[in-house]
Amino acid sequence: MAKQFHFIAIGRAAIDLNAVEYNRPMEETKTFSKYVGGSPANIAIGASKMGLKTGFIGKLADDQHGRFIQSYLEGAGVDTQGLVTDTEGHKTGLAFTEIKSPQECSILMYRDEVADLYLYPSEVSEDYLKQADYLLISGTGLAQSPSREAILKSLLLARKNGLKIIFELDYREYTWKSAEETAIYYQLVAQQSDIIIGTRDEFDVLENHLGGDNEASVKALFKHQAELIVIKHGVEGSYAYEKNGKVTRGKAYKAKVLKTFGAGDSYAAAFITALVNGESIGTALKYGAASAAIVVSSHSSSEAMPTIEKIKALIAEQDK
Ligand SMILES: Nc1ncnc2c1ncn2[C@@H]1O[C@H](COP(=O)(O)OP(=O)(O)O)[C@@H](O)[C@H]1O
Ligand SMILES: O=C(O)C[C@@H](O)[C@H](O)C(=O)COP(=O)(O)O
Repeated sequence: MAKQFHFIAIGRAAIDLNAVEYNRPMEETKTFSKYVGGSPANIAIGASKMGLKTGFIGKLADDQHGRFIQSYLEGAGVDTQGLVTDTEGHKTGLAFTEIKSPQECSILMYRDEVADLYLYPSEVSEDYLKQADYLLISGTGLAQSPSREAILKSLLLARKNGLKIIFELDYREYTWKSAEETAIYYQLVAQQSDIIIGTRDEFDVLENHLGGDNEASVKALFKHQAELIVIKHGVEGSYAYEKNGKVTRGKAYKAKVLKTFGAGDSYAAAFITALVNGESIGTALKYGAASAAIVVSSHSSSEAMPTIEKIKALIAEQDK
């Protein structure tokens, strides 16, 4: 029998405040636009817009931002039964984005004592997880307890109930205390995951070793659970490695770049949507790259997520 959700994402749902006056340092920006943010929330919103049935497990602050996030997710078609409201006074994470130029973007994070990292294992429901084909784990939620244990619990329950696990490495340096600690938790989860998606730099974090090589990375991970590993190289494109030895290269599409953030989340949303829809790996790489090209040309990461029709139109236009 078909499950209710294609995937359930676990991790942070937060707020992005993107500079309205851009192409300048943030010191000179007075106005910011508010969007829902947080990598796993962005991916769930994107995939939902692309036609998948998605759900979310996470913790929101009991404040105006938390309520904004909840209603935005609901409006975007993401199921929110797995969301819990914080009762201990923790706050919503804020990400101020600086757009100095299309190439020079940075994020100023306000993430001390944020509600999303206070998700307790007892707040992860097995009955909810059972309703999905895939669990999407984002790496940042592993940075601190109790969110770390909540995510590890979801991983164990997912494995027990036959869900496949997608691990989006989503490494954010400021949430972690040490490179060694990060690598330990990244390895633990990667070894239990069926699909792993990350940038080359993020795989270096996982290996706690700079300048790693794709072939060596995938060889090590294919000794475990993984069937498919995607390694992204920014505008240079990305590679999908399959356990059977097949390697497929995906190119980036041309874009009128406004800012670089949002690329990874929009890529993941479209790549996963294509896989769930039974498309080939080559097509999934195209969907990911086209979706990212659209989002880097737009102001937000979540609101700008494209529909499948827009993705297909960009591919048709640029592949001709
Ligand atoms: N400047 C760009 N122009 C067009 N596509 C881009 C650009 N930057 C990234 N992309 C696309 O987004 C994908 C993911 O970007 P990447 O920078 O590797 O991930 P992340 O945002 O997670 O760091 C790339 O494989 C590429 O297809
Ligand atoms: O993930 C966050 O907390 C911030 C995001 O919402 C922000 O939009 C962003 O950085 C997305 O970047 P990406 O990982 O390149 O998609």
